[in-house]
Amino acid sequence: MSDRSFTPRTAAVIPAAGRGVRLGPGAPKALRVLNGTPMLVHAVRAMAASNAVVLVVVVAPPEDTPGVRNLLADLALPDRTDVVVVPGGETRQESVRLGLAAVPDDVPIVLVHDAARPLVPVDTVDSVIEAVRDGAPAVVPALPLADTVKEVTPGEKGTPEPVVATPERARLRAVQTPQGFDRATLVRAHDTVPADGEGATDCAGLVERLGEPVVVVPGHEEAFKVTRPLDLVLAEAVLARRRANDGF
Ligand SMILES: Nc1ccn([C@@H]2O[C@H](COP(=O)(O)OP(=O)(O)OP(=O)(O)O)[C@@H](O)[C@H]2O)c(=O)n1
Ligand SMILES: C[C@](O)(CO)[C@H](O)COP(=O)(O)O
Repeated sequence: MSDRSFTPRTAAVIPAAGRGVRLGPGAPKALRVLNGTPMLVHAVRAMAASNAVVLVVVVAPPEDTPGVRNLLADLALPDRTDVVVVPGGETRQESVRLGLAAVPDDVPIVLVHDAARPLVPVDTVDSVIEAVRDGAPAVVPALPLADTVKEVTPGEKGTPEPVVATPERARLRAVQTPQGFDRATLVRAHDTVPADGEGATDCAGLVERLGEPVVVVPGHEEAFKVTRPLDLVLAEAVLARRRANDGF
């Protein structure tokens, strides 16, 4: 049985250098506000809420890096948690690799968490960390799907696309972040897999390409990714419900 009270030192890398094209025109997505506070600040607080997190590495849009440093300089966080800000790259994979380079070798566990998932509850963060601590080299939080999924042959936009297959829904999971890793395994994945990720859209996909095991733990509905305009409406509603529940 594992010692539930032991919290290994954990770093959280937050890729936040995306433009937010699918959200529409405006500031880079991580700097758009939810209840008056930038999404990135919500995401940093969500990581720092875990007792295990001693370092948060924010990967900022390169041109906004000084502004992001200023934004986070006065943020009230637990004393145990340091924040550093580094400039990001052209792709999410490149941004994560740049953030990972700022994590000291003596930190055994690394989380990678999208700034675009600002509302993940701390219990989800802790359950990912615990699964890595208990021996899994790579851990992803995920939820079962509500929709049926079809594999298609992609065609021209607006033209009907032939269906190739219908994967068995009960075996599918929609993957969220934070994803948790044994640091050395994640570094090896980023050093080994080519820069295009060979089609991987998350860090766990890179680890899979190494042939290392990846396991799923339960995700949370509130860890959804703010991707399109309607997601902003949902995020504001979640925050309003939290404020009401907290009695504010
Ligand atoms: N070059 C990039 C691209 C993405 N990200 C980050 O990766 C996370 C997930 O990416 P996504 O939700 O796709 O964000 P964007 O790339 O900003 O969105 P879009 O694809 O709509 O432009 C986000 O926190 C985003 O800031 C990053 O750090 N560097
Ligand atoms: C990492 C991720 O959030 C897991 O679902 C997702 O793959 C990111 O995809 P995006 O296209 O970069 O938003």
